[in-house]
Amino acid sequence: MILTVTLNTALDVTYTVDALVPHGSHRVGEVTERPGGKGLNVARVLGALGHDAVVTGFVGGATGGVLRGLLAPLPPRDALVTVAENTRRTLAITDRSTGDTTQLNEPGPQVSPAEWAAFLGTYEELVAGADAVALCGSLPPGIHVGAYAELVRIARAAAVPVLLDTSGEPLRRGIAARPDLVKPNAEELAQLTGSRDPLRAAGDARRRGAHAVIASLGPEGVLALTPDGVWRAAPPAPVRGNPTGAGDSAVAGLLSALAEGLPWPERLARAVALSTATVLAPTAGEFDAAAYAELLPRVTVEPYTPTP
Ligand SMILES: O=P(O)(O)OC[C@@]1(O)O[C@H](CO)[C@@H](O)[C@@H]1O
Repeated sequence: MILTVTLNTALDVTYTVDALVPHGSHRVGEVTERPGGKGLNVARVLGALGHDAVVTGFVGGATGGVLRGLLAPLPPRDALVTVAENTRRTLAITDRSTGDTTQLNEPGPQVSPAEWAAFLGTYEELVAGADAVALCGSLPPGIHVGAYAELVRIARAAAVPVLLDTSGEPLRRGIAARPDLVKPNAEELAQLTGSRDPLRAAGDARRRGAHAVIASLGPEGVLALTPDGVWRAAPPAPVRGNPTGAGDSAVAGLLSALAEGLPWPERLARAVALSTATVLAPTAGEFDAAAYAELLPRVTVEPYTPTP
C-alpha cells in the first residue's frame, strides 16, 4: 500500500473561458470539479496504475462532503480525518485562446491542535502498513511549519521510504529531517538554496538532508541526484497543454516504480512519461493513458556530467 498525505485537500474547480481578460466579465464555457490537493492527485494516478493507494489528511464542511463524494467511486481508499472548518477550493481558469491556465488557491481550513493530534494517531497507524509515503502540498492554517519534518521522522522511524513534495519553510524543515526523496521545481529549489542552477541547488538540498533530489525542469524533464548516481531524464519532445498536476503524476511514477523495486533509471522514465502524459490530458490532474504507453519507451535517461 502507498500512503499519500494531503494536509490541505481541495475541491479543484476548473473553468474554461474563451479568453481571460483582467477586469473583464466572463461566461464560463465549461466547469469541472475534482477531488484535489497534490496527494489526492498522486493517489488517483497510483490507482490508475493498479497500485493500492490510501489518502489521508484533513477534510471538512460542505466542500469536504462534495470532495468525499467525488472520491468515493475512485480507487484510492479514503482515510481522511474530519475537521470542523470547510475544505478549501482551488480555481484553475483555462484560457482557450492561449491554452494557458491561471491558478487561484484558497488558504484552507483552520486546523485545531486536537485535530492535528487526531491526524497524527491515524498517520502513525497507516504508516505501519505502508510500503511508501508521499507528503504533498501546502499546509492549512493552524498547522505548524515543522509538521512535515515531524511526519518524515515518523516514517523514518518505521523504516518506510518517504517522499516530500512541498515548498518554502515546510520544505526547508522537512529536508532537515532527512526524507528519502524530494521533488522540488526550479523555483522551489531557488527559494530553498538561493541558487538558480538546478545541479548546484539540488546538490545543496542533498547536503541539507534529502537522500535523493529529483529537480523538475518543467517540459524539459528532470535532473536526479541520488545516492546511486546523477541522471537527466527527458521526454522525446517538450509538449504544450495544462501542466496542473504534472508534478503529482511524476511523484506517482517515482513511488510506484520504487514500490515495484525498479532501479532509478526506470523510476525516472516513468515519472517523466506520466507527467508529460498529464500535460497532454484535457482535464487537469489526469493523464492520457495512450500517450503514457507511447511515451514511456521514448523517454531518454542518461547519466549526467555537467559541462565544465
Ligand atoms: O496549494 P497547494 O497545496 O500547494 O496545491 C494545491 C493544488 O494546486 O495542487 C494540485 C496540482 O498540483 C491541485 O490539485 C491543487 O489544488
